[in-house]
Amino acid sequence: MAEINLHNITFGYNTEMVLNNITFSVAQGEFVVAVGPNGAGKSTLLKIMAGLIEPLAGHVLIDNQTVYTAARQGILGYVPQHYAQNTAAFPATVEEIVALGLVNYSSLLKDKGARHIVRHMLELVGMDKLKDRRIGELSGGQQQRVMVARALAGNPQLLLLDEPTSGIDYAASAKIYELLGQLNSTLGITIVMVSHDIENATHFASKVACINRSLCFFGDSEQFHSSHATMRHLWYYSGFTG
Ligand SMILES: Nc1ncnc2c1ncn2[C@@H]1O[C@H](COP(=O)(O)OP(=O)(O)OP(=O)(O)O)[C@@H](O)[C@H]1O
Repeated sequence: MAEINLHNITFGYNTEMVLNNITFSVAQGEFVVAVGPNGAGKSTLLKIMAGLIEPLAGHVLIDNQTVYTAARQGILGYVPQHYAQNTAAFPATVEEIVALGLVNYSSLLKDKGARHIVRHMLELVGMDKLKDRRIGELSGGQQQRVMVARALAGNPQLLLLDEPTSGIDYAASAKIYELLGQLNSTLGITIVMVSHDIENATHFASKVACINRSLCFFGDSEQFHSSHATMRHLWYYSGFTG
């Protein structure tokens, strides 16, 4: 389990300011969903949390260490947006893709211990029966499960997911949220997930962060859902900060 603290995160690409003074904390074992409109800066913020982009100002601490130290220690698991779809033609099997999550060498599958971890991760996400399939032969939902398994293979304490259900139908999305909910409750993995699925994903989360270039709302999921629908609409579509 890991906690993550964001302090006054500010970031821009060239002259465009994308994130302004974002501060919030995710406690150990929490499941946070970050929502907001297109171009709000959610993916950018997740990349900063994963240490892939450095903020212009502010900092991220994971268990009171810099994100870079935490990443080196393997505390972090990151599932990028559309990763699986981009690799649809990639000639690798499901099992090999998950092995990449170990240390980036699929040759590790020759190692019995590594193979056991990979199998276990595939079982956890319900993909063990399809382990020899080419990744491009799977459905979108199945590919996302494989990507979650790949991130889990590194034994992370904090899992960062960028729209893991994008392009996936309602039923398959619900299954992925259920899976993440189980990983969160049974393994205690702290989860931060970016999602457009404001109605469903937020029901699986303990907290909701609403981002539209700045932090518009951060609080309990129940509090978010009990807010008046119009207020939620305003938070989501116009970056209302009142
Ligand atoms: N590598 C980049 N270079 C320049 N601008 C970028 C880059 N990545 C993102 N942007 C811009 O930064 C802004 C925020 O993008 P970001 O992807 O973080 O938003 P988002 O909330 O995740 O959007 P979506 O929900 O559409 O995926 C957008 O205006 C986008 O065009």
